[in-house]
Amino acid sequence: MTTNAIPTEMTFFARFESDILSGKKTITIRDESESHYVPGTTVDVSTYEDGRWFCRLEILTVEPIAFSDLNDFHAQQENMTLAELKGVIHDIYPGIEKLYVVNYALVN
Ligand SMILES: CC(=O)Nc1ccn([C@H]2C[C@H](O)[C@@H](CO)O2)c(=O)n1
Repeated sequence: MTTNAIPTEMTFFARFESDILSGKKTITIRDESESHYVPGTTVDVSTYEDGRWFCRLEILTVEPIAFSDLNDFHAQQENMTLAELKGVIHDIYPGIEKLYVVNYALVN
């Protein structure tokens, strides 16, 4: 039997922590396996490397995006250039075209 539990946790690479906490990074782009976040819910956020909790985020929207449709606005919301963003995503999700933009807000 499969379960469809709403995700309550999210991880980020530690190098993105300061941008998230300062509000410079307001989206993350994930593959299908991490696309099941639900708008209106909150998630506990920790570092991918060592599981250290560092904030809570409210999920605002989850929208599909093709890798080839990523643009400068996505990069701006990631606090990167578009070339940097495409490089990061290519490293994390090599060859994956179908992605999801998760827009979030810091919960105080
Ligand atoms: C396990 C895993 O995939 N963790 C991820 C995935 C993505 N990010 C960041 C990197 C970029 O800023 C965006 C776009 O993918 O999200 C991450 O920190 N951790």
